[in-house]
Amino acid sequence: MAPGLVEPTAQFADLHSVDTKSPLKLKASVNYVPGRNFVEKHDETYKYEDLRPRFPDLHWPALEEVPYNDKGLLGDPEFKHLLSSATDVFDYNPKIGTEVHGVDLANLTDAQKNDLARLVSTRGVVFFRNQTNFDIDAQRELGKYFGTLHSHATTACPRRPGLEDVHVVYTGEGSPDLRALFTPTFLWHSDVTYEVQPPSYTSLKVLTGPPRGGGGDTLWSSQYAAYDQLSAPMQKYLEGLTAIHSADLQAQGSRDLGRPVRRDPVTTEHPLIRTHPVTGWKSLFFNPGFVTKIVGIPKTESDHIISLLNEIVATSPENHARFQWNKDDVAFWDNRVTNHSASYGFAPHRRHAVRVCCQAERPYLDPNSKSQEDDLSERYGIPKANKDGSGIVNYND
Ligand SMILES: O=C(O)CCC(=O)C(=O)O
Ligand SMILES: [Fe+2]
Repeated sequence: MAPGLVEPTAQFADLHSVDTKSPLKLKASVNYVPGRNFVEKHDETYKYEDLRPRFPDLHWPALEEVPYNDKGLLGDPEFKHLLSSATDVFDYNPKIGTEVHGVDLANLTDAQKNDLARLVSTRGVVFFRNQTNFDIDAQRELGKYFGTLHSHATTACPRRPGLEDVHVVYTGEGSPDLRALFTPTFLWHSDVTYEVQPPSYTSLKVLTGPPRGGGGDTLWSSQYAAYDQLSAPMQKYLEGLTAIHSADLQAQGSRDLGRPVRRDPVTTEHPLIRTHPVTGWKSLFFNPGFVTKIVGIPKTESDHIISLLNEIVATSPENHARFQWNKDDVAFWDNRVTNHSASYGFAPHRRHAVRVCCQAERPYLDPNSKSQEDDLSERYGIPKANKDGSGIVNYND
């Protein structure tokens, strides 16, 4: 037991269960202390020693533009190949997040992979539980089916050589609590959007994590929904704007920690509203982590737009999906149309995850594309949100 942690006591647990033989006498049957979980003993021989983080002192040339053909375009509109073997499928809410049971990500046909891409494009993030066959080699193979894998310039890669295109998330013994470094709003981000071809399909597998209820959930925020949340004049205004995404802060953060920067940091201008090539939907393309400036407008206005978009991304629960991990669970997200945020406060548990993603198309805006709400309302008659408040007749506190 780590110093400072309280072992759940029978005395405390007594309060929570009743002896059926003598109903008035309380008896311990569970060890429960609210908010306190046993700390697992760290084995000397950790199962994923080869996937622990390292920061190799390498230097790579600038990324070159690569061809990208979105496999989601080949997917079935009803995902019938992928879902043919599913035992359960359910959405987290209307805007984002779907959980699929009964599918083994390590054994998909090409038709199922295409459907997976289409489902992830449509739902923003899709969760698969207990993917024990889906090891790091299978994870990379599936990633490569979707496109050229992206290698991160600063974050950790696994100790095992040859996996430099895998990003390692690791919090363990002696790790600082990242709340000391990041504000909760800044924790929201999409990955490496400063690249000319920011990633699309991204998988994250948790290898080791806190026990159930021990924290370390991840949240995703839909940028399709963020776009739909804006008023029509604001949508029009933002459609004419571009934003600067910069890797400078991330690179400086690594240098400050004495870590290598493996590729020179880049700064790229991207449209603030983009069109998704598979769904054809417009989405916000904003990143609280890397957007430094909106181009061509006064600084005060740029700062306020950034602040408004930060608020929309981070504080609109109806646009969020929150995932409580068990080990071997996998989240697949479309990094083009979602932001995500880790959550902290799970110390002193070890949490270890590996991420693989591929480079996608250069972001573009097709002014004739539709929003998610417009398209779903036209196709299925799903009512659109009333954004001006005129429909409010009553609300409860
Ligand atoms: O650790 C998490 O929950 C998310 C980490 C993350 O942002 C990433 O791997 O891209
Ligand atoms: Fe991330």
